[in-house]
Amino acid sequence: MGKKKLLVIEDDPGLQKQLRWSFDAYEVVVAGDRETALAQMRRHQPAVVTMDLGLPPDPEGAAEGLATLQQMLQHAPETKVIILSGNQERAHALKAIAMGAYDFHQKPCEPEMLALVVERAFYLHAMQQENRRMLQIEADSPLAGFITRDPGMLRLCRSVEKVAPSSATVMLLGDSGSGKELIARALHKMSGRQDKRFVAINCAAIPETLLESELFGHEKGAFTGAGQQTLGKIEMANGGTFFLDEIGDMAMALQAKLLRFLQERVIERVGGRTEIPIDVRIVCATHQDLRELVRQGRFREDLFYRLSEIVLAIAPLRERVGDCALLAHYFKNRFCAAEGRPSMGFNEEALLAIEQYGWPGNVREMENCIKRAVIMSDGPQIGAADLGLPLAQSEATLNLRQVRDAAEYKVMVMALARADANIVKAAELLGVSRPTLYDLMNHHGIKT
Ligand SMILES: Nc1ncnc2c1ncn2[C@@H]1O[C@H](COP(=O)(O)OP(=O)(O)OP(=O)(O)O)[C@@H](O)[C@H]1O
Repeated sequence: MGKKKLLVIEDDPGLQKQLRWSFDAYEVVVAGDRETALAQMRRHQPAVVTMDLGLPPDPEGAAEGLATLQQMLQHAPETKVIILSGNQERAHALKAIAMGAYDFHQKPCEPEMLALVVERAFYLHAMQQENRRMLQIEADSPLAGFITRDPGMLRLCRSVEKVAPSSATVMLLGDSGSGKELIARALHKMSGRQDKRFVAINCAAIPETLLESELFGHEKGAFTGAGQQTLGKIEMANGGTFFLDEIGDMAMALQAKLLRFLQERVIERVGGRTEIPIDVRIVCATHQDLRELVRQGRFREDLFYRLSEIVLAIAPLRERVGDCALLAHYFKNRFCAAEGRPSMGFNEEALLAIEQYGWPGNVREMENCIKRAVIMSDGPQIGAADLGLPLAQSEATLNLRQVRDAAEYKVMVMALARADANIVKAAELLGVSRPTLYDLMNHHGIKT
């Protein structure tokens, strides 16, 4: 990544040179008057500016400097402007602070002290940008808490919005950790049932012998150990949504009972005689190929059709364009905030590793991986080693020539995701100018 840009507004060529020299850690751009300063601001969009208020045609006063400051902050209010002022100009400096300048520093400058002030200004700016981006990602998320910019997943989110208010039974297909329960909860929240309960059960986690009474409940004395009447999960979800996870693991005998419930919408508690009417919306999920289980005689065909009125397939994380970097940023910000850590960043190597890793455990694996890295990493930068991921191959795997259009599209979406929709950054990553990136985005119909 290139050096951070620092704009130095100073009309004295000697001081310009001195400041340029003492800030060699940054890419220093200079301006000696208002017009140049505003042009440099537009062109380079520096996060931090140092500024002498005595600019021509008023080098002894502060009127021109203050007017420049006002225009700069109008154009880019988040810029951190540090006023460099002489001893006699304290009142002007205070006025500048009142107008929105970040800090002031007395001339003649003490290079070490000034370097610290500038460094802190960059840090604060980056933190504020990061916070803004996080809020933006959340605000942009198509379903509450479901972060994606992949075109296929965005289509899926629109389907969820359409299906949620209906009473249709929904089957969610997707690998472990890909977000099936999150989608099931979104279906519940966006239905007319959101005031009632969302109850989930994992058919693979409960022994076959206990699952029936977990689902339907039991009467006192129904079996040994049934000391009191207990409601089943389906009954608890009455009026709300019932989520059956890992439905492919349900035993055949129980499948028949579930089918009966779906047909008649009444339950009988184990050991009971009364039929209890239940109004519940069913959402089920599996990572297995249910058609194949039907072919093998391990899943009832009639139940399969009952459950799959609407089928929504959730893509594995590795197939979602740009989502790996997007989710990594999202989780990093969330865990930094939760752990009370100052904001952190990924270095280049870490981002490449995140993009190239296969994520067999999907979003859950990423969530855990980033959480661990945020806790374990020592500095503000997270590296590939902190993530415990294998080092990535070079980026040459994105072969532009062979599948030019498809690759262009994919790379652009990835860059936009990695840069968090910041066009300047994305253009930098792609090595094209901003107007070129806009043209390409237009061409491919990509919106930020
Ligand atoms: N797109 C997403 N944006 C933000 N968080 C997500 C997203 N997808 C999944 N998660 C988070 O990842 C974790 C795993 O998701 P979830 O439990 O919904 O997956 P699942 O497919 O139901 O997993 P399993 O099949 O193992 O039960 C959860 O903490 C969830 O909040």
